[in-house]
Amino acid sequence: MILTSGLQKVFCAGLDITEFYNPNPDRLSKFWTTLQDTWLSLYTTSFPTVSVINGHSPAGGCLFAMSCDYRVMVGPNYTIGLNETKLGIVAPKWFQDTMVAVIGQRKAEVSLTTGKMYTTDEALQIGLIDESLPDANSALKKGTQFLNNFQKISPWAYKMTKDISRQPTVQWLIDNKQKDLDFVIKYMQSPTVQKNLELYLQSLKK
Ligand SMILES: CCCCCCCC/C=C\C=C\CC(=O)SCCNC(=O)CCNC(=O)[C@H](O)C(C)(C)COP(=O)(O)OP(=O)(O)OC[C@H]1O[C@@H](n2cnc3c(N)ncnc32)[C@H](O)[C@@H]1OP(=O)(O)O
Repeated sequence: MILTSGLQKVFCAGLDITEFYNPNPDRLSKFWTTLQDTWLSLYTTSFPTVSVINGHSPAGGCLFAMSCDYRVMVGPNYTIGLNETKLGIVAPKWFQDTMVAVIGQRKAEVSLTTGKMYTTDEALQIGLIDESLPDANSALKKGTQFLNNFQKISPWAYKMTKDISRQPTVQWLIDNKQKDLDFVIKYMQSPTVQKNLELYLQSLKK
C-alpha cells in the first residue's frame, strides 16, 4: 500500500488542531480513540506500506509517514518532523517511540525537544526518510519498486518479522489506551495548553 496525498504541497498537516482547542470531551474522546485505532492498524499492517511524502508533513503527518515500512519524500522544498513542542504541547509516548524506532534515541530526543521540522535533505541525513526524489512521479515509482521487493518474500515471514520489531510500542498502547486517552482529555483542558494552542492557531492565520 502506498500512502500519499492528492494535495499540491501538503502530505498531511497533522491532526486538526481545532479539535484540541476549547474541546468537547466526548468529541475529543472519539477523535483520540479513532487516532489510536488508526495508528494501531497502520503500524501493524500484514502487508508492506510505503509513504510517498509529496508535501509538508508536520506532527501527525510525520507520525503516519513514520508508521509505514519505507519513506520516499519529494524534495527539496518540503518539511517533516514532530513539531509538537513548537505548539507548546507534548508528543505522546507512542509518537515518540515510533520516532525512536526510525532514527534512534539520541536523534529522536533532539528532534522531539526542539520540535524541528526537517527539510527533505536533512530528513534523509538523519534517516527520517529513506529516499529523496525530485518529483512526485519518480517518488511514486521508487515507492512501487520498494513494494516489488516483497513479491519474493513470504507474507508470513514479513508479518512475523514486523510484529517482533514493532511489538513493544504497539503493546504499550494496547495496554495503556484508556490511560493515554484520559491523560489527553485532562491535558487539553489545561489553561496553559489552551493558551499555547490559541497562539499557535493565530500564528497560522494569514
Ligand atoms: C506527558 C504526555 C503528554 C501527552 C499529551 C498528548 C497531547 C498531544 C496531542 C496532540 C498531538 C497533536 C499532533 C498534531 O498533529 S498537531 C498539528 C500540527 N500541525 C501543524 O503544526 C501544521 C500547521 N500548518 C502548517 O504548517 C501549514 O498549514 C502547512 C501544513 C505547512 C500548509 O501550509 P499552507 O498550504 O500555506 O496552508 P495554510 O497555512 O494556508 O493553512 C490553511 C488553513 O489551514 C489551517 N491549518 C493548517 N494546519 C492545520 C492543522 N493541523 N489543524 C487545524 N488547522 C490547520 C490554517 O490555520 C489555515 O486556516 P485559515 O484558512 O482559516 O487561515
